[in-house]
Amino acid sequence: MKRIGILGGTFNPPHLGHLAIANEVLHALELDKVWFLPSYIPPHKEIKKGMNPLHRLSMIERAVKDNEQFEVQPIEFEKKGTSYTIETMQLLQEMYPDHQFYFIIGGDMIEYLPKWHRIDELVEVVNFVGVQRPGFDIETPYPIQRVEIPQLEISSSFIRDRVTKHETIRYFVPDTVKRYIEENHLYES
Ligand SMILES: Nc1ncnc2c1ncn2[C@@H]1O[C@H](COP(=O)(O)OP(=O)(O)OP(=O)(O)O)[C@@H](O)[C@H]1O
Ligand SMILES: O=C(O)c1ccc[n+]([C@@H]2O[C@H](COP(=O)([O-])O)[C@@H](O)[C@H]2O)c1
Repeated sequence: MKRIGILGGTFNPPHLGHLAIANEVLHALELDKVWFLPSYIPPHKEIKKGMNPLHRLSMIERAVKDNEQFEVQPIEFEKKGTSYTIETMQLLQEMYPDHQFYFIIGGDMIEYLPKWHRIDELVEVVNFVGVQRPGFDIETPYPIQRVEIPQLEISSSFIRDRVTKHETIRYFVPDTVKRYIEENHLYES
């Protein structure tokens, strides 16, 4: 049995918070790998119109490149449409019957769990791992395993906002992602 962490996200853009929580959970639970799962159309998040989804895929690929225990899982991009976690996890379990999956979520998503599509089925098929996030509650009636991590006050919206205001994002995103944002003029307005 391989033990695989999954960090699903919009990654618009990926930031050091994503990498840090994945790495903390990888080590705390002694996982073999963490797969980063970019959503094609996030079930509940608005993405600015006109933004090509492939930018998010390219950025997460660059972000994980130098860690051999991190991989990108592009299944939601291949499937297209709205990326409901229950559908994705059922597919992954069929494709990888010898893998055990741990789906990592931050505090904001823990609070949102009651609204996830077919949540009662989802908690039966997935092990949820919850990590704290400043400003969000980690208490939930759903069965989640908690992993203690240093809290990181960093978000994709903070990064986008900084770029729009022409402020530095250095040390908040990997250099490769910073370069990609600059070269492709993302988030400038
Ligand atoms: N700083 C953080 N601490 C803990 N969890 C985080 C942090 N940043 C992101 N996450 C978690 O990572 C997953 C993917 O997050 P996502 O890609 O939506 O980034 P985000 O920073 O939440 O984006 P946005 O600011 O656009 O809402 C979610 O489960 C989210 O809770
Ligand atoms: O399936 C759902 O209903 C659902 C609702 C909210 C979030 N998710 C998933 O949770 C992960 C984190 O979401 P987000 O929007 O914070 O990037 C990502 O993989 C989403 O597809 C899934």
